[in-house]
Amino acid sequence: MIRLTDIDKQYGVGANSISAVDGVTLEIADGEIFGIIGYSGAGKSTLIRLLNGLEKPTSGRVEIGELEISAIKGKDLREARQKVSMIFQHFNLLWSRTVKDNIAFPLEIAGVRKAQRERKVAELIELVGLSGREHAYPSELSGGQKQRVGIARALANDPEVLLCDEATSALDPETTDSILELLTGINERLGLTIVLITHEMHVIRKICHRVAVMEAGKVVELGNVLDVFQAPQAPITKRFVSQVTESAEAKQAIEHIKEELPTGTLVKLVFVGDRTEQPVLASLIRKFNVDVNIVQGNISHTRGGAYGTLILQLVGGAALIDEAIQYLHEQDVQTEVIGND
Ligand SMILES: Nc1ncnc2c1ncn2[C@@H]1O[C@H](COP(=O)(O)OP(=O)(O)OP(=O)(O)O)[C@@H](O)[C@H]1O
Repeated sequence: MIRLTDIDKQYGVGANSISAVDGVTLEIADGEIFGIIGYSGAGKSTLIRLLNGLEKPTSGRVEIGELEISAIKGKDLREARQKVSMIFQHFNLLWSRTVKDNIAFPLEIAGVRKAQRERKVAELIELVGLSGREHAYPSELSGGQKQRVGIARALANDPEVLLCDEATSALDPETTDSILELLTGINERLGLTIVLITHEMHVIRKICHRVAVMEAGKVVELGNVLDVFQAPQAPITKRFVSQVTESAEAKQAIEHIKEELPTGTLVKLVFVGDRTEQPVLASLIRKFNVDVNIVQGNISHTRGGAYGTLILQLVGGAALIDEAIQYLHEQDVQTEVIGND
């Protein structure tokens, strides 16, 4: 269990001081993949650096299991850091060392003997899917392969917690997905706790169990990923969720239908879990004498279940449309009118 209690982190003093983390209390369970999302300057990096003792809180407590990370230093902190390792946006590899020797590096520092080191490195190379590339130098690898080396190196000392600092932000979407799949597999196979920071909701959707949304040093929303997608509360969370659910394509489709068919009511339906599999739309059409145009739809899969949005244009008498919307509510489908004629 990771526990942050009443954390404040200020940089500078007096009038020029900045509150990078402001009153944060949260717990992260063992084996969980926990995401922290926020825009630049929200305090994410500071928060994650507090977890491995690279920063000390101005006040408050950081605990990982039995260890109070915020209270230890020197040799004790160095030892604790073997249990809390980290991967980075720009990989931070040693350019003069091969893949194999990069991965062996933390084992050398920990004083692991050569034969054991080689066994462990071979195991890790296999785990991250880099077999055949052991003798390559970082400059000969793609971004995704470099991050695989970063992950293998971070796992060398069998950590309990892996911190990921914007680990996929420098990668293209396909490579991002392959690295996220690798992290999910490692979480499942090794039971490792993963804490990641990102500004991309796609990353949260794809692999996290829970998410904390940060703004101006504070956690403004915290919850299971599916719940946050279904009913985001804070305005900033709504903006992040719309990154995934309201693509530029969806916005274009809405504008297009408004021009083509200026009458009717535009409604956005949100389906969660089992509801994504029910024939709600078919029964709506059977029951009510309204025309239904499908404007746009998509289903996103989170680790907690599926989440779907569907934008419809309903054309017909106002009273009938009201009844149709009421019917959707009764079917447990979240319904929001987003445009009227
Ligand atoms: N070492 C430092 N000295 C002074 N101010 C700092 C320091 N590190 C961070 N800050 C300030 O603290 C605030 C939070 O920064 P932080 O880097 O934690 O945010 P972030 O959400 O990770 O953003 P980014 O993704 O841009 O790094 C910012 O206002 C930043 O300028």
